[in-house]
Amino acid sequence: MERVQLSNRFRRNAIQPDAAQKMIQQHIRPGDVERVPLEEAFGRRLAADVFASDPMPHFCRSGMDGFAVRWESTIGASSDQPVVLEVIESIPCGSTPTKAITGNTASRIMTGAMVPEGANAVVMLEIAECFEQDGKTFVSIKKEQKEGQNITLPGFELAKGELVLEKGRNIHAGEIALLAAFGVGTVNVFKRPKVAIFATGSELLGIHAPLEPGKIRNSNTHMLAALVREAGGTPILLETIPDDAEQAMERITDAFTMADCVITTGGVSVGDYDIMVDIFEAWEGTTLFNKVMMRPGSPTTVGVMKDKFLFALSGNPGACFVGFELFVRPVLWGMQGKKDVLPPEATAFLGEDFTKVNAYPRFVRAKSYIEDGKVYVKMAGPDQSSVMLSIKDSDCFMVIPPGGCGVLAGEKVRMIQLGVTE
Ligand SMILES: Nc1nc2c(c(=O)[nH]1)N[C@H]1C(S)=C(S)[C@@H](COP(=O)(O)OP(=O)(O)OC[C@H]3O[C@@H](n4cnc5c(N)ncnc54)[C@H](O)[C@@H]3O)O[C@H]1N2
Ligand code: MOO
Ligand SMILES: [Mg+2]
Repeated sequence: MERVQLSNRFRRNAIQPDAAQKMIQQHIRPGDVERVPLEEAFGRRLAADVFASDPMPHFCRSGMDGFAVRWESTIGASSDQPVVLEVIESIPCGSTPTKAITGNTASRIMTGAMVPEGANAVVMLEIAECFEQDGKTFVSIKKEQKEGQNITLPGFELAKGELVLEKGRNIHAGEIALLAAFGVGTVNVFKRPKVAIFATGSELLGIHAPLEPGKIRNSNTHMLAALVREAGGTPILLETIPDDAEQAMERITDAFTMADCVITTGGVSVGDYDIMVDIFEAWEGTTLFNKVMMRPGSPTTVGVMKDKFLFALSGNPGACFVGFELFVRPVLWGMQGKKDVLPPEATAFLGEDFTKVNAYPRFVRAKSYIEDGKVYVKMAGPDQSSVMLSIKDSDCFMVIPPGGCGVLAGEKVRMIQLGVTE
């Protein structure tokens, strides 16, 4: 395979990060669908809207243990002048009442049980007193009740036919509760995108290998695998590719046959051994961009081949992480039907000066915190793209605009949230 002339490696057309994200979004296709039992649906994304098959609740329900009454019959009730009603039935949870309530009757009822016809309030046990007289049971009520007190009307939460959960929604505990309540025992979800991950670089050792001078262990593959999982995908960890363009081409082509997208890390800049540059020159896919106006990760390169993405992320761990969050995660989310594929953004106050001058916008690994009701962000550690430690301590990127002399403490900055699972 012919290698790209070293002088040509610099000829790249840098685009803005949001333009790069838009280009990517145009190629996202929702993935295939599968059916899984509810017990396995946690962390998957719904492949279809779910509508209420019944009103929720589907019957008039007592919210307390007490007595079902007509509220009108308690008008004027007080400790001095309690209202006395005859108890005509006892209604446990799960049973159907058989007797309607009238102006001078009540039914004993338990929390969650069906309210009998005619009743429009439930008096709590604590403010009612029962007694027997002439073989009959009576209840004495010492307080006036309000209409509808301690009663949940049918459809209070959802009317029949109403949208319960929308397509693309991540299934967590709350969603599982609703699916179970509506009897959805098998759920249509998007298949997890299969993501092949390669590291490139002859300096990389396996994680079990002892360190050698000039060599480091391959950490990016494992970090990317975790990020893929977090974004709902299934990582396929492949063996590291040495700095050999021929071999890389073969291995990447092969990976496309087993995966829905491919991520590589390293070898994407202008160096002599940066073989990914050669791959994008020679491959049959379309290269969307090969330089982004951002730090870290400016040499990030992304292309598509037959609707499958090839993400060539930087080798520097910090840049690799940023590249995943800005460009890979949206694709994995989109393939699983998520509506808003870009990570959510907000503005926050800068907690300390950031005075490094930037030619490009800088996506700084940062930690957010709240002080006096305001959201602040601070660097999570040194911001060189080779620094790994700050990745674990960041919950957002603070975006420092280019130019000027940085941003001062107290000024507002864009903040991109990480670790979002909605
Ligand atoms: N003359 C220039 N040099 C560099 C430029 C430039 O514009 N002109 N860009 C810099 C920028 S910005 C970045 S980012 C890096 C990108 O480097 P590559 O993507 O080509 O990555 P490598 O050269 O393969 O490695 C860089 C660095 O990262 C370490 N690395 C690589 N893979 C892994 C891995 N799997 N796990 C952990 N660490 C990894 C590697 O050992 C290097 O230290 O280029 C700058 N240079
Ligand atoms: O684009 Mo790089 O990640 O700043 O060193
Ligand atoms: Mg390099």
